[in-house]
Amino acid sequence: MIAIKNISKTFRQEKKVFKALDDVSLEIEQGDIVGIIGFSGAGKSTLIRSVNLLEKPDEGQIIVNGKDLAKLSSSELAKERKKIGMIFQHFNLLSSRTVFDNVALPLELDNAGKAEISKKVNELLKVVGLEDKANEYPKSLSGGQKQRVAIARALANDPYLLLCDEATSALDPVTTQSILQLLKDINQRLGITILLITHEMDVIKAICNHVAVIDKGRLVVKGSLEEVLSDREHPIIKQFSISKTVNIPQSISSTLKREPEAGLFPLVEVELNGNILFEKLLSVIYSDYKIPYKLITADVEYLGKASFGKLLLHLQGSPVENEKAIRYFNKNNIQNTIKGYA
Ligand SMILES: Nc1ncnc2c1ncn2[C@@H]1O[C@H](COP(=O)(O)OP(=O)(O)OP(=O)(O)O)[C@@H](O)[C@H]1O
Repeated sequence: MIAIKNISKTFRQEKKVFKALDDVSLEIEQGDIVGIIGFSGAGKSTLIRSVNLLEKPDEGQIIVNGKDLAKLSSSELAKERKKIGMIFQHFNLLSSRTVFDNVALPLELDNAGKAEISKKVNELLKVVGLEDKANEYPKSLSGGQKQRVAIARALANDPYLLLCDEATSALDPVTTQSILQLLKDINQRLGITILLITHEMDVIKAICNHVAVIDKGRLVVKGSLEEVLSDREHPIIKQFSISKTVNIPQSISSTLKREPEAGLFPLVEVELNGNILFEKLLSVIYSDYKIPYKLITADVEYLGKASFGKLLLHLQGSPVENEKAIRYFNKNNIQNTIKGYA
């Protein structure tokens, strides 16, 4: 149904040249839920954005239902894209529109009539379990509810494929499970094929039947979930198997706030994927940047000279200092997620 054939993509910025995708091929059958897992900077977003040509590969082809997307005229491509829904880590809702109006947007752009829009939007809100939130604005919704709105919006044009770009990365573990169940339900009830990217093996295990592992722009392993998980000796699978979800202690989770507030500090989940040693990371924060922090939990293992695993850091510097630490993580491709403020 979808064939990604030998695609490559190189980014050029000033004098720097970076090959983000290197000869990637993958086939996705109708009805599959395919997960692509990789560490930060591996090329996941570039790959998923290539599928609907939001990112144009330099080489290779994207064949969808027998059509080579790069060969379509812009109007044919726009038509094809309507049938490929997409959801994102940060939901991308319009804050000035109600839940109903956010979901209605693709239908309005398609010049659908008022009655048709109303019928469709109400059906979709039912699918995602938000019938009672139609007139609310995004700011009054939880993260999980916002993602449900985004899913309803992505389904408005009856897509055959749903692309999920780290759709649960900004959500707590319980909400993550409920969103993953919703995606599975959509796959089974509506027959929509799903391609998702994630850096968490738990997400893959929860819903995918096929997996590909991307590392430095190359697909290094691919196969059914069982095949890939049983390849335990493969170094990269080993690394993912030990990066489990870290639990937020009850004493913190009970008072955790979603938005920043004066007097509260960010609780950050940091993932070590071999590109920095645990001790080095802590020393950068405390000794180099002089940012006070509390290490809440750490589940870290050493493989050779590298550290893998996850830690929960409660950064306790000023907002500017804490921001510096986050910038350092991002600059060094160290996956990090703000879980809330405490
Ligand atoms: N527009 C761009 N210009 C220059 N470099 C880019 C661009 N987009 C991505 N890159 C680089 O390509 C590499 C792969 O990026 P990509 O966002 O696809 O990785 P990822 O696996 O999705 O990472 P993350 O999980 O951190 O989002 C990174 O090193 C990134 O810096």
